[in-house]
Amino acid sequence: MVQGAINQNTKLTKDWLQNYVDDWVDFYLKHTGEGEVASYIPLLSQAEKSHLGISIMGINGVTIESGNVDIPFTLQSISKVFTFIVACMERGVPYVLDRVDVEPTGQAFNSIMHLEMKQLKKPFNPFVNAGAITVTSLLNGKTSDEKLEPLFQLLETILGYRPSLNTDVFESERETSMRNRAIGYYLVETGYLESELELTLETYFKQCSIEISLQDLAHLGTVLANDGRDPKTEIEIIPKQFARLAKSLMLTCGMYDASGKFAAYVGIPAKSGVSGGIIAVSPPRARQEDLPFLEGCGIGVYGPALDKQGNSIAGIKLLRHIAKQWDLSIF
Ligand SMILES: NC(=O)CC[C@H](N)C(=O)O
Repeated sequence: MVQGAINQNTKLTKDWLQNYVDDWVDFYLKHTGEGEVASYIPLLSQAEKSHLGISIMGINGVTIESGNVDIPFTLQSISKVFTFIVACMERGVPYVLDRVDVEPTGQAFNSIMHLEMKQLKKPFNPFVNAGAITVTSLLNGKTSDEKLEPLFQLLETILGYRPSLNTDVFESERETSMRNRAIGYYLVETGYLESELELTLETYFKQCSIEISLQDLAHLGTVLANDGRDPKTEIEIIPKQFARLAKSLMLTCGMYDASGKFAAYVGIPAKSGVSGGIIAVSPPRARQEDLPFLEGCGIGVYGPALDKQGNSIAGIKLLRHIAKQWDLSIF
């Protein structure tokens, strides 16, 4: 029997939350069969399609985990949130937003068509590939490692360890990513790339290949939920203005051409990656009733079977269910 809705008799103990999440991970597991793992980056196709896991970390430190929680995976597009933040920290918001807009595209994450059809030089937003590659070109440094050092430092400050690069995934993408090369050449023509194309693409493929865990995603989410401050120490790690900007872009553009549906049905900022990860952020919310994680939380989901938009198919359903039952929506 799976746990039902919360009512006034529900005691929101850690055990109750754990049982609740366990039940619904089990329930949504079957939906992994409806998706496909990404194969355009050959190494990602080795992921196990039936995996599904979730980690929820409260700003108060309570953590609930369930399902396949021990499988490392690469950040892929989730990295775009953090390179955007680093670029804002290095260059300032006006400089970055002069080169990349903040509008949703309604197109696939790797679309080239919309750039040309709209006759726009400036990419739509930092979370589609064209915008993310532009942002990566803005990072300071003469080599890809130099460019990514501040990103690694930011991740290390939050996570307490330095994540490593999955070099096999990096090489697999570098050898096959013709579409990103095409986007890159287009951006060279429009004059929006600030570093040389090969260097920019190498940096972009590396940032996508940073390997993390589900717990790491939830942990990163707590800092965004807490407006950039470490929930334990309250020390500012990301300036509030940048954390807020990143969250607004996650809400409007984070799930690609499914962002509207995600905002309508789940209602919290989130960002997905083609490895099957999703980072979601539930900011502190004011409600009369006793509800789980009212003080805010970060959520990591992993489920490599993807839907047509490239988002974890079972992961979205699980998030949608939990967000509805726990009233996480920010609206
Ligand atoms: N949606 C994604 O996660 C895409 C990231 C991937 N590295 C790419 O550029 O195609």
